[in-house]
Amino acid sequence: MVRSTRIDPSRLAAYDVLKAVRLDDAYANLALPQVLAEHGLTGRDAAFTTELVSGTIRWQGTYDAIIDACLTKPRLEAKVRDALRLGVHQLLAMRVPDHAAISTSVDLVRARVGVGPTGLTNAVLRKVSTDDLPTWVGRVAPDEASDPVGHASIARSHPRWVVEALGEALGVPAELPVLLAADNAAPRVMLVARPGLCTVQELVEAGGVRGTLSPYAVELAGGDPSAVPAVAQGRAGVQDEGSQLVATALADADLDGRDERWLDVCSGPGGKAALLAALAAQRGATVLANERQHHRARLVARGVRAVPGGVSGVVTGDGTRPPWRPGTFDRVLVDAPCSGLGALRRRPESRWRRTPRDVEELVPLQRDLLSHAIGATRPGGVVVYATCSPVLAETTGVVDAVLAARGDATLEATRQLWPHRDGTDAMFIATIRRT
Ligand SMILES: C[S@@+](CC[C@H](N)C(=O)[O-])C[C@H]1O[C@@H](n2cnc3c(N)ncnc32)[C@H](O)[C@@H]1O
Repeated sequence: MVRSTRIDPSRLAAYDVLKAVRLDDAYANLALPQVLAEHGLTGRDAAFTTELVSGTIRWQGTYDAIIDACLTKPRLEAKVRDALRLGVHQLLAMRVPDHAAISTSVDLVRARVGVGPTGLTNAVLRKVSTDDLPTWVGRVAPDEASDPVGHASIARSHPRWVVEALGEALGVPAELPVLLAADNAAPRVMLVARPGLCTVQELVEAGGVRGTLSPYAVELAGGDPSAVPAVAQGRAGVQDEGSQLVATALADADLDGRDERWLDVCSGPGGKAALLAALAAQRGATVLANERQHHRARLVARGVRAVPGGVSGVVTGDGTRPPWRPGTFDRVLVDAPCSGLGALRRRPESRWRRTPRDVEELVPLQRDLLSHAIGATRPGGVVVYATCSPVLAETTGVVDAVLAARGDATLEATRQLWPHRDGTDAMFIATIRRT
């Protein structure tokens, strides 16, 4: 008799997202909504899949070490590993009964890979289910005293080089495990009330709680942000409080003389441009939003639609070959392309995708963009250089090198935000004055 098994669609969907991340370089947060729709998943089922995908990708490093410890042969097909990772997350981090986690994983492998590896899947997951996560970590992670980086890498699921780079930037070894743990937690949903268009009070009345760092921030306790009318109308948006502070650092910097022309050099997809435009409109200034990639410039144009009075234009251009004349602008933002290692909470796969080489390749571009931004600023004007990475080569390394090379600008302030201290992405913000 042939046994027909109905495969659980939530787990199939999670598997399909992992496959898209592995094979197509997809971003999990972008692939998820599409796959959920394809499988007709909503409500609790969609929430289950979302947690399964995000948690599995975040904890992949730890889970792989555990899976490897349970294998009798070292080689494992990537698609079987994906199914095992999903099974391990259910066993060690979700409240799924062992028998359900194991049997659904075996069904998944049978449906998506074939009968061959079902026995192995069953055996590995049974072994994993015999202990809890702390016990497994104690068994598979290097000794903390003799190899603290190696231990943190396995225990907190970050590549070794990322642990080293974050540790160097943080500079407080005792805090590093707390930072790495914060990277593994889902970020809070933070809204921005765009001044002049929406008040913080309106968002509080819609069920939010005032943020503590940005005067425009409101944390949404739950629910779909796009269901908040002000968000749907573009008067408010979803924006990390750290990103809001980047925009306010530029807008609030002291300035003598003219304050009319603002520039956002790297504006796509446009979250900071929209806040800057709202702030500019309140004082009769306008923002020129520039972005190298045309499709991202179109997103900026859509994002600033609600604040037409604060925008002088949205253009597609290369900030290192600027179409504007030197000394044109009063306030300039360079929100530079970066490794994104400060936003690991919201981009679970990026820690596994990024390499030290990416940082090496980004630094010359970051320097070039900052140097041209200083050139675009009038004497006495202000430049904010920001990254959603705390990696020193991308932050103070870039700023110090550019200021030393140019000799016509001074550093006024730097601020490094941290998820575990500030509840924000690890944004770096440098405020620079053109002399
Ligand atoms: C960190 S993102 C900016 C995020 C944006 N400020 C926001 O708040 O939505 C960096 C952007 O810089 C753009 N970029 C990369 N190289 C550039 C260049 N040479 N000139 C202008 N933009 C560039 C990327 O396409 C990317 O959209």
